[in-house]
Amino acid sequence: MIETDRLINATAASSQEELLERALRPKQLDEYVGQEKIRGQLQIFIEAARRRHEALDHVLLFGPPGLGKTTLAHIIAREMGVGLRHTSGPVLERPGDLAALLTNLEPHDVLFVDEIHRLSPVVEEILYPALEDYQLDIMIGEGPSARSVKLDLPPFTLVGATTRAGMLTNPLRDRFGIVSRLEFYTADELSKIVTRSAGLLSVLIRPEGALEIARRSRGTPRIANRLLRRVRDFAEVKSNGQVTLQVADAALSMLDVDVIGLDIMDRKLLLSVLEKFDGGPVGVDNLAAAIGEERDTIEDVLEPYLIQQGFLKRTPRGRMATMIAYRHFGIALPKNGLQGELWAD
Ligand SMILES: Nc1ncnc2c1ncn2[C@@H]1O[C@H](COP(=O)(O)OP(=O)(O)OP(=O)(O)O)[C@@H](O)[C@H]1O
Ligand SMILES: [Mg+2]
Repeated sequence: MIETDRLINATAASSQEELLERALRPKQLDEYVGQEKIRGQLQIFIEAARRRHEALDHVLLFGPPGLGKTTLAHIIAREMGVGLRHTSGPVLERPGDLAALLTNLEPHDVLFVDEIHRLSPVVEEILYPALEDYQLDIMIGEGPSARSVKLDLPPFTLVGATTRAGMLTNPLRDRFGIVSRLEFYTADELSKIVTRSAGLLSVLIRPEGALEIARRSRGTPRIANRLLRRVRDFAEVKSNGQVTLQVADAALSMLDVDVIGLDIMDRKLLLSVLEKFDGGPVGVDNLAAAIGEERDTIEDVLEPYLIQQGFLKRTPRGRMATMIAYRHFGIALPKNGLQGELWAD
């Protein structure tokens, strides 16, 4: 599974961290920083559904860990003025598990299904008519006495979240009226998030300190909030408690987060492509074996940001390092240039 002690790991590390996160979670759409496009769309769709006294259309949120999917699901329910039931793909093992949740919903409630790409096929099957017609078709009993029962459900909104939209089956994906891809945040946006969190945690922070944490947070609010907490510790012990540029820089360097936010695991992955595989192309399974990580961790957690930042490329023959990666590590380019790439970038 995903390492939990990796400081910059975007997945929530522990239940204690989840509690801390909950305290920092924005509750309304206008507190939710960034993701302008999604916010603008949701604002309109929510307002329209409310005016018509209807349930909001089903929403699929996808994107790398820690970008705010769960936060957005809660905001949707709150802005709609309805309740939220939280579950996840792997937890819903049998059709009955889903049926129990669905039949207990109040009209217009949000059913939030995290990791929706991990629903079992039998559960997915009964979800289709529920999404389409608010109807439940389940078998009761077994063998010759088994019978099929049809139940009417209250109109509800499914909010599905996944780090892997590509792993959703087409029929499931087609049943979402609103499909939103969350993007990595800019340093300015993360700086706003850090400043807001500092206020909630009563941390004194200078704007340059906030920006420095933001720039080194891999475009991810969860990481920004986590780094803020660690930098605060450093500021309290090593300085007068105020987070200045110098304090942030010293703390983050001590934590092995480099100037652009790459941590040990990022560097291990990139250096492995550069040095062990001569810049690639290298298949993701070979890469996983070389750095001792799960393939899923590479695909879900590590590589999206490295690709977005232009360090790594996904090609049909495997992962390849780019010129930017060679430059960042000060490694000389291979004499015959990068495989399959022109020199200019
Ligand atoms: N747009 C935002 N504005 C302010 N804070 C945010 C925003 N998005 C996320 N956060 C903060 O980042 C933390 C992580 O967000 P969240 O738990 O919603 O991520 P996620 O996408 O559900 O991650 P995962 O894929 O691991 O479930 C939240 O606790 C919240 O405080
Ligand atoms: Mg989540």
